[in-house]
Amino acid sequence: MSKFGLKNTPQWQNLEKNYREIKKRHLRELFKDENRFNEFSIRDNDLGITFDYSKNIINSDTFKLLIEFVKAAKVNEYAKKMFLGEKINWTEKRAVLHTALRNRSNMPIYVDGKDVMPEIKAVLKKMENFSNDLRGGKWVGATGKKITDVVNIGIGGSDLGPKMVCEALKYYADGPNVYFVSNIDGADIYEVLKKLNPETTLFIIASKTFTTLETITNALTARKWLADKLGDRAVVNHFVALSTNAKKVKEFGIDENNMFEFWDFVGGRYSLWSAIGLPIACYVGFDKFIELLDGAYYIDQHFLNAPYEKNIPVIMAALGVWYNNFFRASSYAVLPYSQYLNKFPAYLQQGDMESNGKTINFEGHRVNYGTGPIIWGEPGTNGQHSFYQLIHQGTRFIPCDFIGFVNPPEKIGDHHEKLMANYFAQTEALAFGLTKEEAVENLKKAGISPADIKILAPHKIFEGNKPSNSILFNELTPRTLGALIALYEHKIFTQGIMWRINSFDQWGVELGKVLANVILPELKGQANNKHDNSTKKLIKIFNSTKK
Ligand SMILES: O=P(O)(O)OC[C@H]1O[C@](O)(CO)[C@@H](O)[C@@H]1O
Repeated sequence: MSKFGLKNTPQWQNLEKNYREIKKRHLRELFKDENRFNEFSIRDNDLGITFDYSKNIINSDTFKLLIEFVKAAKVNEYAKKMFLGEKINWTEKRAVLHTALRNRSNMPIYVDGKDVMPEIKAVLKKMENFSNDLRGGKWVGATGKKITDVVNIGIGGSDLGPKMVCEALKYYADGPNVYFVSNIDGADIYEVLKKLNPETTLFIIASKTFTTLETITNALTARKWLADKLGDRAVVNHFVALSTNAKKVKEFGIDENNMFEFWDFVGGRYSLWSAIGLPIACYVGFDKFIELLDGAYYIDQHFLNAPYEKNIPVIMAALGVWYNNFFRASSYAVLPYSQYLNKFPAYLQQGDMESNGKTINFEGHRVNYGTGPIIWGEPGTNGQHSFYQLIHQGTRFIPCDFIGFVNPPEKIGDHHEKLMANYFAQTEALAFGLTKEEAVENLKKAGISPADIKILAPHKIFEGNKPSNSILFNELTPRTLGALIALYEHKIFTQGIMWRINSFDQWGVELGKVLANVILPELKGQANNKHDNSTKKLIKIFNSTKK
Protein backbone atom coordinates (compact mmCIF):
# COMPACT_ATOMS: atom_id res chain seq x y z
CA MET A 1 0.00 0.00 0.00
CA SER A 2 1.32 3.47 -0.86
CA LYS A 3 2.01 6.25 1.61
CA PHE A 4 -1.54 7.54 1.87
CA GLY A 5 -3.09 4.29 0.67
CA LEU A 6 -5.63 3.61 3.38
CA LYS A 7 -7.72 6.71 2.78
CA ASN A 8 -7.81 5.98 -0.94
CA THR A 9 -9.18 2.47 -0.58
CA PRO A 10 -12.77 1.86 -1.72
CA GLN A 11 -13.60 0.70 1.84
CA TRP A 12 -12.54 4.05 3.33
CA GLN A 13 -14.14 6.07 0.55
CA ASN A 14 -17.43 4.22 0.92
CA LEU A 15 -17.48 4.83 4.64
CA GLU A 16 -16.75 8.51 4.04
CA LYS A 17 -19.77 8.65 1.73
CA ASN A 18 -21.94 6.84 4.27
CA TYR A 19 -20.74 9.23 6.99
CA ARG A 20 -21.81 12.27 4.98
CA GLU A 21 -25.31 10.83 4.85
CA ILE A 22 -25.67 9.39 8.30
CA LYS A 23 -24.32 12.37 10.18
CA LYS A 24 -27.57 14.11 9.24
CA ARG A 25 -29.63 11.37 10.87
CA HIS A 26 -30.57 11.11 14.53
CA LEU A 27 -30.77 7.99 16.69
CA ARG A 28 -34.37 8.99 17.41
CA GLU A 29 -35.09 8.44 13.75
CA LEU A 30 -32.94 5.32 13.36
CA PHE A 31 -34.77 3.73 16.29
CA LYS A 32 -38.07 3.90 14.45
CA ASP A 33 -36.95 0.53 13.16
CA GLU A 34 -38.39 -1.87 15.76
CA ASN A 35 -35.86 -4.52 14.79
CA ARG A 36 -32.86 -2.36 15.55
CA PHE A 37 -31.87 -4.05 18.83
CA ASN A 38 -32.11 -7.49 17.22
CA GLU A 39 -30.04 -6.37 14.29
CA PHE A 40 -27.33 -4.68 16.32
CA SER A 41 -26.83 -6.80 19.42
CA ILE A 42 -25.18 -10.09 20.31
CA ARG A 43 -26.16 -12.43 23.12
CA ASP A 44 -23.91 -15.26 24.31
CA ASN A 45 -25.56 -17.46 26.92
CA ASP A 46 -22.49 -19.59 27.65
CA LEU A 47 -20.61 -16.57 28.90
CA GLY A 48 -23.66 -14.63 30.01
CA ILE A 49 -23.03 -11.47 28.01
CA THR A 50 -25.20 -9.11 26.01
CA PHE A 51 -23.40 -6.72 23.70
CA ASP A 52 -25.81 -4.04 22.54
CA TYR A 53 -24.37 -1.74 19.90
CA SER A 54 -27.70 -0.51 18.56
CA LYS A 55 -27.21 2.96 20.11
CA ASN A 56 -24.50 3.77 17.59
CA ILE A 57 -24.88 6.15 14.69
CA ILE A 58 -24.95 3.47 12.05
CA ASN A 59 -27.42 1.84 9.72
CA SER A 60 -27.25 -1.54 7.99
CA ASP A 61 -25.14 -0.05 5.20
CA THR A 62 -22.64 1.45 7.61
CA PHE A 63 -22.31 -1.87 9.37
CA LYS A 64 -21.70 -3.72 6.11
CA LEU A 65 -19.09 -1.16 5.06
CA LEU A 66 -17.32 -1.38 8.41
CA ILE A 67 -17.15 -5.15 8.07
CA GLU A 68 -15.76 -4.73 4.56
CA PHE A 69 -13.04 -2.51 6.01
CA VAL A 70 -12.18 -5.23 8.55
CA LYS A 71 -12.13 -7.85 5.79
CA ALA A 72 -9.86 -5.77 3.59
CA ALA A 73 -7.52 -5.27 6.54
CA LYS A 74 -7.27 -9.08 6.85
CA VAL A 75 -7.78 -8.97 10.61
CA ASN A 76 -8.39 -12.71 10.94
CA GLU A 77 -5.23 -13.52 8.97
CA TYR A 78 -3.17 -11.37 11.31
CA ALA A 79 -4.95 -12.77 14.36
CA LYS A 80 -3.98 -16.29 13.31
CA LYS A 81 -0.38 -15.16 12.89
CA MET A 82 -0.45 -13.78 16.43
CA PHE A 83 -1.98 -16.92 17.96
CA LEU A 84 0.53 -19.13 16.10
CA GLY A 85 3.57 -17.28 17.40
CA GLU A 86 4.67 -15.41 14.27
CA LYS A 87 6.81 -12.38 15.04
CA ILE A 88 4.15 -9.77 14.33
CA ASN A 89 5.90 -7.25 16.61
CA TRP A 90 8.34 -6.57 13.83
CA THR A 91 10.16 -3.56 15.32
CA GLU A 92 11.25 -5.69 18.28
CA LYS A 93 11.36 -8.95 16.28
CA ARG A 94 9.09 -10.64 18.79
CA ALA A 95 6.11 -12.95 18.80
CA VAL A 96 3.01 -11.69 20.63
CA LEU A 97 1.74 -14.57 22.68
CA HIS A 98 -0.27 -13.45 25.68
CA THR A 99 -2.89 -15.78 24.19
CA ALA A 100 -0.55 -18.76 24.76
CA LEU A 101 -0.56 -17.97 28.49
CA ARG A 102 -4.28 -18.76 28.61
CA ASN A 103 -4.26 -21.51 26.00
CA ARG A 104 -6.47 -24.02 27.79
CA SER A 105 -6.29 -26.57 24.96
CA ASN A 106 -3.55 -29.11 24.40
CA MET A 107 -2.43 -27.37 21.24
CA PRO A 108 1.32 -26.72 21.06
CA ILE A 109 2.43 -23.20 20.14
CA TYR A 110 5.80 -22.74 18.52
CA VAL A 111 8.24 -19.85 18.68
CA ASP A 112 11.41 -20.37 16.66
CA GLY A 113 10.50 -24.04 16.28
CA LYS A 114 10.11 -24.61 20.04
CA ASP A 115 6.78 -25.40 21.74
CA VAL A 116 6.34 -22.77 24.45
CA MET A 117 3.44 -24.53 26.22
CA PRO A 118 5.51 -26.85 28.49
CA GLU A 119 7.35 -23.85 29.99
CA ILE A 120 4.11 -21.89 30.39
CA LYS A 121 2.51 -24.84 32.19
CA ALA A 122 5.58 -25.31 34.40
CA VAL A 123 5.43 -21.67 35.55
CA LEU A 124 1.69 -21.99 36.19
CA LYS A 125 2.42 -25.04 38.36
CA LYS A 126 5.08 -23.11 40.25
CA MET A 127 2.61 -20.25 40.80
CA GLU A 128 0.03 -22.74 42.05
CA ASN A 129 2.42 -24.30 44.56
CA PHE A 130 3.71 -20.95 45.77
CA SER A 131 0.31 -19.30 46.15
CA ASN A 132 -1.07 -22.36 47.96
CA ASP A 133 1.92 -22.44 50.32
CA LEU A 134 1.70 -18.74 51.01
CA ARG A 135 -2.03 -18.75 51.62
CA GLY A 136 -1.86 -21.95 53.65
CA GLY A 137 0.94 -20.69 55.90
CA LYS A 138 3.51 -23.21 54.67
CA TRP A 139 5.68 -20.43 53.26
CA VAL A 140 6.64 -18.35 56.28
CA GLY A 141 8.80 -15.30 56.94
CA ALA A 142 12.34 -15.40 58.37
CA THR A 143 11.03 -15.50 61.95
CA GLY A 144 8.57 -18.30 61.22
CA LYS A 145 5.48 -16.12 61.01
CA LYS A 146 2.74 -16.49 58.41
CA ILE A 147 2.77 -13.91 55.60
CA THR A 148 -0.22 -11.61 56.01
CA ASP A 149 0.72 -8.83 53.57
CA VAL A 150 2.01 -8.96 50.03
CA VAL A 151 3.51 -5.89 48.34
CA ASN A 152 3.77 -5.96 44.56
CA ILE A 153 6.47 -3.59 43.33
CA GLY A 154 6.21 -2.94 39.59
CA ILE A 155 5.03 -0.30 37.14
CA GLY A 156 3.07 -0.11 33.88
CA GLY A 157 2.06 -3.60 32.82
CA SER A 158 3.81 -5.04 35.87
CA ASP A 159 1.40 -3.13 38.09
CA LEU A 160 -1.79 -1.99 36.35
CA GLY A 161 -3.08 -5.42 35.26
CA PRO A 162 -2.70 -7.32 38.55
CA LYS A 163 -3.81 -4.22 40.51
CA MET A 164 -6.97 -3.85 38.42
CA VAL A 165 -7.79 -7.56 38.69
CA CYS A 166 -7.18 -7.73 42.46
CA GLU A 167 -9.49 -4.75 42.90
CA ALA A 168 -12.11 -6.27 40.57
CA LEU A 169 -12.06 -9.61 42.42
CA LYS A 170 -11.86 -8.14 45.92
CA TYR A 171 -15.17 -9.78 46.80
CA TYR A 172 -13.58 -13.20 46.28
CA ALA A 173 -10.39 -12.38 48.21
CA ASP A 174 -9.54 -14.79 51.01
CA GLY A 175 -5.73 -14.55 51.02
CA PRO A 176 -3.21 -12.04 52.39
CA ASN A 177 -3.69 -8.30 51.94
CA VAL A 178 -2.18 -7.14 48.68
CA TYR A 179 -0.63 -3.69 48.13
CA PHE A 180 0.76 -2.19 44.95
CA VAL A 181 3.68 0.21 44.85
CA SER A 182 4.58 1.67 41.47
CA ASN A 183 5.53 5.35 41.58
CA ILE A 184 9.16 6.34 42.04
CA ASP A 185 7.81 9.09 44.27
CA GLY A 186 8.94 7.93 47.72
CA ALA A 187 5.50 8.76 49.07
CA ASP A 188 4.11 5.63 47.42
CA ILE A 189 6.31 3.10 49.21
CA TYR A 190 6.50 5.17 52.40
CA GLU A 191 2.74 5.11 52.87
CA VAL A 192 2.58 1.34 52.33
CA LEU A 193 5.57 0.34 54.46
CA LYS A 194 4.47 2.39 57.44
CA LYS A 195 1.49 0.07 57.86
CA LEU A 196 3.45 -3.18 57.65
CA ASN A 197 5.44 -5.55 59.81
CA PRO A 198 8.52 -6.91 58.01
CA GLU A 199 8.14 -10.30 59.71
CA THR A 200 4.82 -10.90 57.96
CA THR A 201 5.42 -9.08 54.65
CA LEU A 202 6.38 -10.56 51.30
CA PHE A 203 7.61 -8.43 48.39
CA ILE A 204 6.91 -9.43 44.82
CA ILE A 205 9.29 -7.57 42.52
CA ALA A 206 7.55 -7.54 39.14
CA SER A 207 9.55 -6.34 36.17
CA LYS A 208 9.83 -7.86 32.74
CA THR A 209 13.25 -6.27 32.17
CA PHE A 210 14.30 -5.96 35.82
CA THR A 211 15.99 -2.68 34.88
CA THR A 212 13.08 -0.25 35.25
CA LEU A 213 14.26 2.69 37.37
CA GLU A 214 11.03 3.05 39.35
CA THR A 215 10.80 -0.63 40.23
CA ILE A 216 14.46 -1.15 41.09
CA THR A 217 14.50 2.01 43.24
CA ASN A 218 11.41 0.88 45.14
CA ALA A 219 12.73 -2.68 45.44
CA LEU A 220 16.03 -1.47 46.92
CA THR A 221 14.14 0.68 49.44
CA ALA A 222 11.99 -2.31 50.39
CA ARG A 223 15.04 -4.54 50.78
CA LYS A 224 16.77 -1.99 53.01
CA TRP A 225 13.62 -1.63 55.13
CA LEU A 226 13.47 -5.38 55.58
CA ALA A 227 17.20 -5.98 56.10
CA ASP A 228 17.44 -3.14 58.65
CA LYS A 229 14.90 -4.95 60.78
CA LEU A 230 15.48 -8.64 60.07
CA GLY A 231 19.02 -8.77 58.60
CA ASP A 232 20.21 -9.50 55.07
CA ARG A 233 19.59 -13.20 55.34
CA ALA A 234 15.85 -12.62 55.63
CA VAL A 235 15.68 -11.45 52.00
CA VAL A 236 15.34 -15.02 50.75
CA ASN A 237 12.11 -15.54 52.73
CA HIS A 238 10.59 -12.18 51.89
CA PHE A 239 11.39 -11.46 48.23
CA VAL A 240 10.28 -13.16 45.04
CA ALA A 241 10.70 -11.90 41.47
CA LEU A 242 8.56 -12.03 38.33
CA SER A 243 10.75 -11.40 35.32
CA THR A 244 12.25 -12.42 32.01
CA ASN A 245 15.73 -11.43 33.21
CA ALA A 246 17.21 -14.15 35.44
CA LYS A 247 20.65 -12.52 35.47
CA LYS A 248 19.42 -9.20 36.89
CA VAL A 249 17.16 -10.97 39.39
CA LYS A 250 20.17 -12.88 40.71
CA GLU A 251 22.29 -9.72 40.84
CA PHE A 252 19.58 -8.09 42.95
CA GLY A 253 19.95 -10.93 45.42
CA ILE A 254 16.75 -12.87 44.84
CA ASP A 255 17.15 -16.63 44.86
CA GLU A 256 16.60 -18.17 41.41
CA ASN A 257 14.14 -20.63 42.97
CA ASN A 258 12.06 -17.64 43.97
CA MET A 259 11.87 -16.29 40.45
CA PHE A 260 8.78 -16.83 38.30
CA GLU A 261 9.71 -16.61 34.68
CA PHE A 262 7.96 -15.18 31.66
CA TRP A 263 9.22 -14.48 28.19
CA ASP A 264 9.83 -11.69 25.70
CA PHE A 265 6.80 -12.82 23.68
CA VAL A 266 4.65 -11.42 26.52
CA GLY A 267 4.20 -7.65 26.19
CA GLY A 268 4.18 -5.74 29.51
CA ARG A 269 0.61 -4.45 29.09
CA TYR A 270 -0.59 -7.95 28.15
CA SER A 271 1.23 -9.75 30.97
CA LEU A 272 -1.35 -10.20 33.73
CA TRP A 273 -1.98 -13.73 32.45
CA SER A 274 1.66 -14.67 33.09
CA ALA A 275 3.73 -14.86 36.27
CA ILE A 276 2.82 -11.16 36.61
CA GLY A 277 -0.55 -12.49 37.81
CA LEU A 278 1.05 -14.00 40.95
CA PRO A 279 -0.42 -11.38 43.32
CA ILE A 280 -3.86 -12.28 41.94
CA ALA A 281 -3.32 -15.97 42.72
CA CYS A 282 -2.12 -15.07 46.24
CA TYR A 283 -5.11 -12.80 46.83
CA VAL A 284 -8.03 -14.86 45.48
CA GLY A 285 -6.49 -18.31 45.07
CA PHE A 286 -5.00 -20.13 42.12
CA ASP A 287 -8.30 -21.74 41.07
CA LYS A 288 -9.81 -18.28 40.57
CA PHE A 289 -6.73 -17.23 38.58
CA ILE A 290 -7.36 -20.20 36.29
CA GLU A 291 -11.02 -19.15 35.92
CA LEU A 292 -9.74 -15.75 34.79
CA LEU A 293 -7.61 -17.46 32.13
CA ASP A 294 -10.60 -19.60 31.11
CA GLY A 295 -12.70 -16.50 30.46
CA ALA A 296 -9.98 -14.97 28.31
CA TYR A 297 -9.54 -18.24 26.41
CA TYR A 298 -13.26 -18.30 25.69
CA ILE A 299 -13.00 -14.86 24.06
CA ASP A 300 -9.83 -15.89 22.20
CA GLN A 301 -11.83 -18.65 20.53
CA HIS A 302 -14.72 -16.30 19.84
CA PHE A 303 -12.33 -13.76 18.29
CA LEU A 304 -10.68 -16.39 16.09
CA ASN A 305 -13.80 -18.22 15.00
CA ALA A 306 -16.89 -16.00 15.05
CA PRO A 307 -17.71 -14.37 11.72
CA TYR A 308 -16.85 -10.69 11.72
CA GLU A 309 -20.54 -9.77 11.77
CA LYS A 310 -20.97 -11.61 15.09
CA ASN A 311 -17.54 -10.96 16.53
CA ILE A 312 -17.77 -8.68 19.59
CA PRO A 313 -14.17 -7.35 19.70
CA VAL A 314 -14.17 -6.86 15.94
CA ILE A 315 -17.39 -4.84 16.10
CA MET A 316 -16.10 -2.81 19.07
CA ALA A 317 -12.96 -2.05 17.07
CA ALA A 318 -14.80 -1.17 13.86
CA LEU A 319 -17.13 1.22 15.70
CA GLY A 320 -14.13 2.82 17.38
CA VAL A 321 -12.53 3.39 13.98
CA TRP A 322 -15.85 4.76 12.68
CA TYR A 323 -15.92 7.48 15.34
CA ASN A 324 -12.18 8.07 15.40
CA ASN A 325 -11.65 8.45 11.67
CA PHE A 326 -14.96 9.65 10.30
CA PHE A 327 -16.61 11.53 13.17
CA ARG A 328 -13.13 12.70 14.29
CA ALA A 329 -13.73 11.78 17.93
CA SER A 330 -10.42 12.15 19.72
CA SER A 331 -11.37 10.43 22.94
CA TYR A 332 -13.31 7.40 24.09
CA ALA A 333 -14.88 6.96 27.52
CA VAL A 334 -15.02 3.60 29.29
CA LEU A 335 -17.60 3.69 32.08
CA PRO A 336 -17.91 0.65 34.31
CA TYR A 337 -21.03 0.52 36.46
CA SER A 338 -19.23 -1.47 39.13
CA GLN A 339 -17.09 -0.08 41.91
CA TYR A 340 -15.03 -3.27 41.65
CA LEU A 341 -13.93 -2.13 38.20
CA ASN A 342 -12.75 1.27 39.37
CA LYS A 343 -9.22 0.61 38.11
CA PHE A 344 -10.39 -0.66 34.72
CA PRO A 345 -10.17 2.67 32.83
CA ALA A 346 -6.64 3.28 34.15
CA TYR A 347 -5.63 -0.24 33.14
CA LEU A 348 -7.09 0.28 29.66
CA GLN A 349 -5.26 3.57 29.28
CA GLN A 350 -1.99 1.67 29.09
CA GLY A 351 -3.54 -1.25 27.20
CA ASP A 352 -4.94 0.97 24.47
CA MET A 353 -2.82 4.11 24.39
CA GLU A 354 0.58 2.41 24.72
CA SER A 355 -0.54 -0.02 22.00
CA ASN A 356 -2.16 2.26 19.46
CA GLY A 357 -0.63 5.66 20.19
CA LYS A 358 1.50 5.38 17.05
CA THR A 359 2.06 7.36 13.83
CA ILE A 360 4.19 5.06 11.68
CA ASN A 361 2.43 2.47 9.55
CA PHE A 362 3.34 -1.03 8.32
CA GLU A 363 5.31 0.48 5.43
CA GLY A 364 7.28 2.85 7.66
CA HIS A 365 5.36 5.98 6.57
CA ARG A 366 3.70 8.57 8.75
CA VAL A 367 -0.07 7.97 8.74
CA ASN A 368 -2.39 10.71 7.50
CA TYR A 369 -5.33 9.61 9.64
CA GLY A 370 -5.99 9.38 13.36
CA THR A 371 -4.93 6.29 15.31
CA GLY A 372 -5.48 5.42 18.99
CA PRO A 373 -7.88 7.74 20.85
CA ILE A 374 -7.49 9.12 24.37
CA ILE A 375 -9.05 6.58 26.72
CA TRP A 376 -10.57 7.76 29.95
CA GLY A 377 -13.35 7.04 32.39
CA GLU A 378 -14.51 6.52 35.95
CA PRO A 379 -16.99 4.13 37.48
CA GLY A 380 -20.65 5.09 37.33
CA THR A 381 -22.28 6.85 39.07
CA ASN A 382 -19.25 8.87 40.25
CA GLY A 383 -18.60 9.98 36.69
CA GLN A 384 -22.18 11.20 36.38
CA HIS A 385 -21.56 13.74 39.13
CA SER A 386 -18.31 14.82 37.55
CA PHE A 387 -17.83 14.86 33.77
CA TYR A 388 -21.07 13.54 32.25
CA GLN A 389 -22.27 17.14 31.87
CA LEU A 390 -19.69 17.57 29.13
CA ILE A 391 -20.63 14.30 27.42
CA HIS A 392 -24.32 15.27 27.40
CA GLN A 393 -24.19 18.97 26.62
CA GLY A 394 -20.59 19.91 25.81
CA THR A 395 -19.23 20.58 22.35
CA ARG A 396 -17.13 17.39 22.20
CA PHE A 397 -18.24 14.16 20.61
CA ILE A 398 -17.39 11.30 22.96
CA PRO A 399 -18.43 7.73 22.23
CA CYS A 400 -18.77 5.61 25.38
CA ASP A 401 -18.75 2.00 26.54
CA PHE A 402 -21.09 1.27 29.44
CA ILE A 403 -20.07 -1.89 31.30
CA GLY A 404 -22.58 -3.39 33.71
CA PHE A 405 -23.54 -6.58 35.55
CA VAL A 406 -27.03 -7.97 36.17
CA ASN A 407 -26.06 -9.75 39.40
CA PRO A 408 -23.33 -8.16 41.50
CA PRO A 409 -21.37 -10.41 43.86
CA GLU A 410 -22.49 -8.36 46.88
CA LYS A 411 -26.14 -7.73 47.58
CA ILE A 412 -27.03 -4.79 49.79
CA GLY A 413 -30.59 -3.48 49.85
CA ASP A 414 -31.60 -1.96 46.53
CA HIS A 415 -28.21 -0.40 45.75
CA HIS A 416 -27.80 -2.44 42.62
CA GLU A 417 -31.20 -1.64 41.13
CA LYS A 418 -30.47 2.04 41.75
CA LEU A 419 -27.03 1.74 40.15
CA MET A 420 -28.38 -0.07 37.11
CA ALA A 421 -31.30 2.32 36.70
CA ASN A 422 -28.60 4.93 36.12
CA TYR A 423 -26.71 2.62 33.75
CA PHE A 424 -29.76 2.23 31.52
CA ALA A 425 -30.88 5.84 31.89
CA GLN A 426 -27.56 7.28 30.79
CA THR A 427 -27.35 5.48 27.45
CA GLU A 428 -30.99 6.35 26.80
CA ALA A 429 -30.43 10.02 27.61
CA LEU A 430 -27.27 10.17 25.52
CA ALA A 431 -28.90 8.59 22.50
CA PHE A 432 -32.28 10.29 22.50
CA GLY A 433 -31.75 13.48 24.48
CA LEU A 434 -34.57 15.91 25.17
CA THR A 435 -36.05 18.09 22.44
CA LYS A 436 -36.93 21.76 22.82
CA GLU A 437 -40.64 20.88 22.86
CA GLU A 438 -40.10 18.31 25.59
CA ALA A 439 -37.96 20.74 27.60
CA VAL A 440 -40.61 23.47 27.36
CA GLU A 441 -43.35 21.01 28.30
CA ASN A 442 -41.41 19.92 31.40
CA LEU A 443 -40.87 23.52 32.47
CA LYS A 444 -44.55 24.31 32.01
CA LYS A 445 -45.49 21.28 34.12
CA ALA A 446 -43.13 22.52 36.83
CA GLY A 447 -45.04 25.82 36.92
CA ILE A 448 -42.22 27.98 35.53
CA SER A 449 -43.31 31.35 34.17
CA PRO A 450 -43.28 31.91 30.36
CA ALA A 451 -40.55 34.55 30.75
CA ASP A 452 -38.31 32.12 32.66
CA ILE A 453 -39.13 29.28 30.26
CA LYS A 454 -37.74 31.43 27.45
CA ILE A 455 -34.46 31.84 29.35
CA LEU A 456 -34.21 28.31 30.65
CA ALA A 457 -35.39 26.20 27.73
CA PRO A 458 -32.16 26.33 25.65
CA HIS A 459 -30.19 25.11 28.68
CA LYS A 460 -32.57 22.22 29.23
CA ILE A 461 -32.23 20.79 25.73
CA PHE A 462 -30.23 17.58 25.27
CA GLU A 463 -29.31 17.19 21.63
CA GLY A 464 -28.81 13.44 22.05
CA ASN A 465 -27.35 11.38 19.21
CA LYS A 466 -24.41 10.49 21.44
CA PRO A 467 -23.36 6.92 20.73
CA SER A 468 -22.67 4.18 23.25
CA ASN A 469 -22.18 0.44 23.54
CA SER A 470 -23.77 -1.44 26.43
CA ILE A 471 -21.73 -4.41 27.59
CA LEU A 472 -23.93 -6.26 30.06
CA PHE A 473 -22.70 -9.39 31.81
CA ASN A 474 -24.93 -11.63 33.94
CA GLU A 475 -22.30 -11.66 36.69
CA LEU A 476 -18.91 -10.32 37.72
CA THR A 477 -16.80 -13.45 38.24
CA PRO A 478 -13.15 -14.26 37.53
CA ARG A 479 -14.31 -15.88 34.27
CA THR A 480 -16.34 -12.90 33.03
CA LEU A 481 -13.58 -10.52 34.09
CA GLY A 482 -11.06 -12.53 32.05
CA ALA A 483 -13.47 -12.36 29.12
CA LEU A 484 -13.96 -8.61 29.48
CA ILE A 485 -10.22 -7.92 29.48
CA ALA A 486 -9.67 -10.17 26.44
CA LEU A 487 -12.49 -8.39 24.57
CA TYR A 488 -10.63 -5.12 24.92
CA GLU A 489 -7.26 -6.70 24.09
CA HIS A 490 -8.64 -8.00 20.81
CA LYS A 491 -10.43 -4.73 20.10
CA ILE A 492 -7.05 -2.99 20.43
CA PHE A 493 -5.39 -5.62 18.21
CA THR A 494 -8.08 -5.26 15.52
CA GLN A 495 -7.78 -1.48 15.48
CA GLY A 496 -4.00 -1.73 15.19
CA ILE A 497 -4.42 -3.91 12.11
CA MET A 498 -7.10 -1.61 10.65
CA TRP A 499 -4.80 1.38 11.14
CA ARG A 500 -1.77 -0.63 9.91
CA ILE A 501 0.40 0.11 12.95
CA ASN A 502 2.43 -2.04 15.33
CA SER A 503 0.36 -2.29 18.53
CA PHE A 504 3.08 -4.17 20.38
CA ASP A 505 6.09 -1.89 20.70
CA GLN A 506 6.35 1.25 22.85
CA TRP A 507 9.29 3.31 21.64
CA GLY A 508 7.48 6.47 22.68
CA VAL A 509 8.31 5.93 26.35
CA GLU A 510 12.07 5.83 25.75
CA LEU A 511 13.13 9.44 25.17
CA GLY A 512 11.85 10.72 28.51
CA LYS A 513 13.68 7.88 30.33
CA VAL A 514 16.97 8.76 28.59
CA LEU A 515 16.67 12.46 29.41
CA ALA A 516 15.80 11.73 33.05
CA ASN A 517 19.03 9.75 33.35
CA VAL A 518 20.95 12.72 31.97
CA ILE A 519 19.28 15.13 34.39
CA LEU A 520 19.48 13.00 37.57
CA PRO A 521 23.19 13.73 38.29
CA GLU A 522 22.46 17.45 37.88
CA LEU A 523 19.92 17.27 40.70
CA LYS A 524 22.64 15.74 42.85
CA GLY A 525 25.09 18.51 41.91
CA GLN A 526 27.31 16.23 39.85
CA ALA A 527 27.06 17.51 36.29
CA ASN A 528 25.98 20.40 34.19
CA ASN A 529 24.54 19.44 30.86
CA LYS A 530 23.28 21.53 28.01
CA HIS A 531 19.56 22.19 28.04
CA ASP A 532 17.09 24.63 26.59
CA ASN A 533 16.60 27.83 28.56
CA SER A 534 13.40 26.68 30.25
CA THR A 535 14.71 23.32 31.46
CA LYS A 536 17.98 24.93 32.63
CA LYS A 537 16.13 27.55 34.69
CA LEU A 538 13.75 25.01 36.21
CA ILE A 539 16.66 22.78 37.28
CA LYS A 540 18.42 25.82 38.73
CA ILE A 541 15.35 26.75 40.79
CA PHE A 542 15.07 23.15 42.02
CA ASN A 543 18.73 23.01 43.05
CA SER A 544 18.76 26.41 44.73
CA THR A 545 15.50 25.78 46.62
CA LYS A 546 16.26 22.18 47.65
CA LYS A 547 16.75 21.76 51.41
O1 LIG B 1 8.07 -4.71 33.50
P1 LIG B 1 9.08 -3.65 33.25
O2 LIG B 1 10.20 -4.13 32.38
O3 LIG B 1 9.61 -3.10 34.56
O4 LIG B 1 8.41 -2.48 32.46
C1 LIG B 1 7.32 -1.77 32.98
C2 LIG B 1 6.57 -1.01 31.92
O5 LIG B 1 7.43 -0.09 31.26
C3 LIG B 1 7.10 -0.02 29.87
O6 LIG B 1 8.09 -0.64 29.15
C4 LIG B 1 6.99 1.40 29.41
O7 LIG B 1 6.07 2.13 30.12
C5 LIG B 1 5.77 -0.78 29.77
O8 LIG B 1 5.52 -1.26 28.52
C6 LIG B 1 5.95 -1.82 30.82
O9 LIG B 1 4.74 -2.39 31.15
